[in-house]
Amino acid sequence: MAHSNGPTTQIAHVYRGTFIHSTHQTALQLLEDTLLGVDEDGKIAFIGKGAELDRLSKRFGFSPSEVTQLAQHEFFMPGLVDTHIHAPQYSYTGTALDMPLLQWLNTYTFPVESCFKDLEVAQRVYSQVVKRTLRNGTTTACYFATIHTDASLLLGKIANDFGQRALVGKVCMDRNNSVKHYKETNQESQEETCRFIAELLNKKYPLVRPVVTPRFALSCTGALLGQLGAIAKNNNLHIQSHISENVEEIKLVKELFPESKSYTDVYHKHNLLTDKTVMAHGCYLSDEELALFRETGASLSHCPNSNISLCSGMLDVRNVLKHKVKLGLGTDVAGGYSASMLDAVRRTLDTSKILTIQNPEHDTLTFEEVFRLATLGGSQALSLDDQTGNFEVGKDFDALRVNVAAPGGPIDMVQCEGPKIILEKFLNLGDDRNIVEVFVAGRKVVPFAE
Ligand SMILES: Nc1nc2[nH]cnc2c(=O)[nH]1
Ligand SMILES: [Zn+2]
Repeated sequence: MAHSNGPTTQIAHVYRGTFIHSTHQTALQLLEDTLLGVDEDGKIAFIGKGAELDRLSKRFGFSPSEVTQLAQHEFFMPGLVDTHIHAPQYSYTGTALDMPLLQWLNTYTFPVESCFKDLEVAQRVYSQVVKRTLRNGTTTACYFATIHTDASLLLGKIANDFGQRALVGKVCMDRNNSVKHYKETNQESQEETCRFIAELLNKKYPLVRPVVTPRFALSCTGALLGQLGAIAKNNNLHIQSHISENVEEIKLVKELFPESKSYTDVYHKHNLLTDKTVMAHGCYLSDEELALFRETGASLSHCPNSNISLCSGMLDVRNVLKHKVKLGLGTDVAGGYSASMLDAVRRTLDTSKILTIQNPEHDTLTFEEVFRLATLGGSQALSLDDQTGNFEVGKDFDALRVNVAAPGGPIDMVQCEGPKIILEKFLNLGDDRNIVEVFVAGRKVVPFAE
């Protein structure tokens, strides 16, 4: 199955062993004794069978002695895609989970985020969150920063320095009745968004892009939502926000935007639903709203830890998939208390099982399907699936080298198991001790460079 178009660049690395990934057709494809070559641009140059080593080495000009062979309990999987995470909130992750969303925002989130005007605070916390997520296998992260432009630019720099693929959003909010010092004027929000976009693009970081980020409908005037929709359109940019997370929030959105048919319609009216939009949560979206997501190509980020931790609700992922709406998983730190996408996988399965307990007719998600959501699904949700999400020739090599039997790790291998069982064990029991190397666009980013 090697592909026959010629190599345009030199092969930099060749790996041999088990590769596990998802495709559009199948949630789990197991490629045993497989050879994968990465070129000097970090792209996958070929994928072939181990038995084809001689032919491939001649065809692509590498020496069989340079091939890196995986050990018995090791495999490669695509890097994890966190489609929704708040970088500044990492500073209080694991705490402050005793209130529902709107009270939680006013009591904890806004006061903490307002401190990120201070670039030293931003430098410290943003380095921590990028390192922690990378170590846990997040090769792509879609970040909310704060309203502060320079600190948001710093987050982009830190992601670039550590080699993480990232969408970074300067948060926009020109409405905040509770914490009055944490908001912008309409003009500031627009001007600073334009400055953020221009300055971040100007850095030419290869893997870091700006994302237009209205916090959510309750934090923005209709005027600002419309202006942000126009800015995204004029610059062909990604958009991220929150939608339909909590019942009280939905009620207030109805009151604030009485002319709109639904929460989804509020964003749609302001040109914020595009095929580069990702909306977090969506627990209470109607079938009609999901149809609008499908029509516009907008996607959802499922954040199950946060949904449970803030007692927000439960997203019926099966119903979203039935509507053919693109969907990825998000940690939603710090509403979600874990920065690890493995936790998001587990909470996604838990939520699906709770829905089955409540309704035995519910078609429970399988671990294979959730594996796909955490990798390929996330890349689709962020419209980055032409670059990442699985192992296909021409895509960037974003990958985790996993050792389920890592010494001192959390998993005991009692007997020799096949790759499917090994993956299942890793997803349910594994942690960063099992993630021995992380690659983004072919570059080894974990362990960290000295
Ligand atoms: N979970 C969550 N929901 C939000 N809605 C608006 N802002 C936020 C936030 O920071 N976290
Ligand atoms: Zn969020």
